[in-house]
Amino acid sequence: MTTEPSPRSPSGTREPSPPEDSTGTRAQRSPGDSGRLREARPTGHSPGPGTTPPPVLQVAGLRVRYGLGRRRRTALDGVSLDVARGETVGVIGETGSGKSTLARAILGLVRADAGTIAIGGEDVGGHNRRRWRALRRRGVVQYVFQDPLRSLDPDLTIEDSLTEPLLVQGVPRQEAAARARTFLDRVRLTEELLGRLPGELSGGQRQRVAVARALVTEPRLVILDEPVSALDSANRVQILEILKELRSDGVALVFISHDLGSVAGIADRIAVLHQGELVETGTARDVIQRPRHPYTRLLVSSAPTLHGAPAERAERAALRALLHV
Ligand SMILES: Nc1ncnc2c1ncn2[C@@H]1O[C@H](COP(=O)(O)OP(=O)(O)OP(=O)(O)O)[C@@H](O)[C@H]1O
Repeated sequence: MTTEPSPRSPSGTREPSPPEDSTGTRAQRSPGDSGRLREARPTGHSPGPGTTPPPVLQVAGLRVRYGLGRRRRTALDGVSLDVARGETVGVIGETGSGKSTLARAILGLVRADAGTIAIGGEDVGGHNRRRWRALRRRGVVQYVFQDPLRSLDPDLTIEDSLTEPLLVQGVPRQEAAARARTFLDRVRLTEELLGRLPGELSGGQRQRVAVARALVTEPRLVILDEPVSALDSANRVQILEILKELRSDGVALVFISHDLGSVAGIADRIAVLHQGELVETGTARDVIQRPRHPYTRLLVSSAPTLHGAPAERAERAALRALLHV
């Protein structure tokens, strides 16, 4: 995935870059330039009394293409996914399957060619940078990337990284500082780190701070793109445990990973991406115990920790042949 750093926002937190257009170059959209996404779905409906609230995240028929002419390639095609309040959905797939593109599209960092994305019932497909910032300020959606330095401003102390999103929301300084300490404790870090810069922490500590920063505003939705992939196994296990504890607060998580083993223990549902298409979605139990698509069967059979013994080499070879991989 692309790992370019993002410019610093006026609030001092890292601000994701503006969306890319279909050629892969950065594009600024005017407020009126909603493209095809806005046309496809009415926006901003609040549920009436007695009606079920909409899913926190609704992705429907999403298509993202990169490049132009002969270099044009489809990264996502017809992807539809709903995530309910408090639900954790794991999105798995091998390298190049489109996982990061999905994360970037949901966060408004890449422009969709077709389809709709709604967060908390609000169509965000046509949002420009300013409206995205407003959405984050309202504490609706947050993110954690594989490299915590993409989520944290290297020039801000840990305390400032944790308090800034709260101060921007108008939380009084003293309360913000108290909440920062609470979240630091919840990600199992000590207060002595508050005065340090991200560069003065270990990779595992940095990722915990990134998780705390994403959750400190108690958002409705957090997108986690390979949050544990760069960590050693001890840190990986601890961050997964922390996420499991924190999700009980009702936050919806989209947990993106190439590793079924990482996702299996935390996800309520699992969605499987293969060559830009969602080939299977189901409860974590069903996907792992009764995988239907050959690609899912290959993923499950290649993850020995899920079922005791690794599948026979011959079975995996047969599945690969079926998938032409
Ligand atoms: N900015 C870009 N310009 C052109 N093609 C891109 C761009 N970003 C991604 N792609 C292509 O889109 C496809 C999906 O990429 P994406 O990064 O979403 O995959 P991924 O599943 O996240 O892979 P990984 O696990 O390696 O990060 C790949 O074929 C990739 O080469």
